[in-house]
Amino acid sequence: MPTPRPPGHADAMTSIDVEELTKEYGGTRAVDHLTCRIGPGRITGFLGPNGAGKSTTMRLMLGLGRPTSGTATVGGRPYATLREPLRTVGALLDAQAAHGSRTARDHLLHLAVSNRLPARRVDEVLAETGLTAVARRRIRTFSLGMRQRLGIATALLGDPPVLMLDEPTNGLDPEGIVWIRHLLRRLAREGRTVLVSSHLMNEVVTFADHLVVLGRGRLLADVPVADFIDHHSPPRVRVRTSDPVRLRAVLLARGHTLAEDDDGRWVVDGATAEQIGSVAAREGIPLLELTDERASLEQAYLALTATEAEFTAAAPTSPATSQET
Ligand SMILES: Nc1ncnc2c1ncn2[C@@H]1O[C@H](COP(=O)(O)OP(=O)(O)OP(=O)(O)O)[C@@H](O)[C@H]1O
Repeated sequence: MPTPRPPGHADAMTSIDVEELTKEYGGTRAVDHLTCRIGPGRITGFLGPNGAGKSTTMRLMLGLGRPTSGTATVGGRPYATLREPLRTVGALLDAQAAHGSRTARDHLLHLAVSNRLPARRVDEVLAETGLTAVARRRIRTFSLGMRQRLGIATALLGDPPVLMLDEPTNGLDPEGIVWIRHLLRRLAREGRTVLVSSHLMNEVVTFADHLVVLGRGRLLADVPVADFIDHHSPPRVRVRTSDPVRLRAVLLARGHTLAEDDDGRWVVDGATAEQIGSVAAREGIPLLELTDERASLEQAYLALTATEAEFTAAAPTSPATSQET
């Protein structure tokens, strides 16, 4: 089992720092003056629509490719200058990258030996990722989910304080998704820096503590998950009563706005079930149903990235230039 990091592990030792990072491919600016710090002891969800620049940013953090300008450092140093990179940063970028003709165990053993890591780590990470039983099977026979677990095992091999995982839930079944949530939480609790990319806000908020959202290479949000939820998903209550006329009058008098939905329930924005329940009790209005409900975070996220996505989707296609015939 990896050793827990001592408390007070200096932030700068394990944080990922991105400063004015820009990467252009020909005419495309994949990352655009991005500045953020990914801190230790928490899971940072890295979100953005397709093509927002998440993978490019992670690749630059890992020294794969040179920035057009700006810097990305891990523990204050560019990845390329780390003396024992696998002991510092564990990454899952492309789960398909492993050599198909090797067994999972040989693949890990090869990496361990070439990085001067103890061979016992191989069996530890195989156990940790649930791959012990298939360790001697060739990787080409692995399902997508098994490859994903192997990619995670590879990332964990050097017991690194920093982890970067690009879409780690890709291909995992529901049990695998629950497993990875627990794993990520534990890694963060141990004081590690955990950066996880995803497209899905609703998924990310189930495990992340912090969010960094990109749109067309630019930073759109860098906030704690709790703040994002409070900001973008205000409280809302759904209520059913046998006396809607009085409930409406009482709530309007208190400054609430309410609207009736299709099935006869009333929706009160900006209120909690506790508030509405107390008012109804005081006024003697019978309630048949009372439910706290948050607006969809996915919708808030879509609204945040909408301009960026629209821009990407709005490629002009005039009939005169259309290739479709
Ligand atoms: N090697 C490359 N050559 C040219 N353009 C590239 C290259 N890699 C990425 N891009 C472009 O850079 C932009 C950002 O891509 P990137 O893969 O970083 O986004 P992403 O947020 O990871 O997207 P996805 O969620 O789809 O994986 C896109 O417009 C992409 O086409």
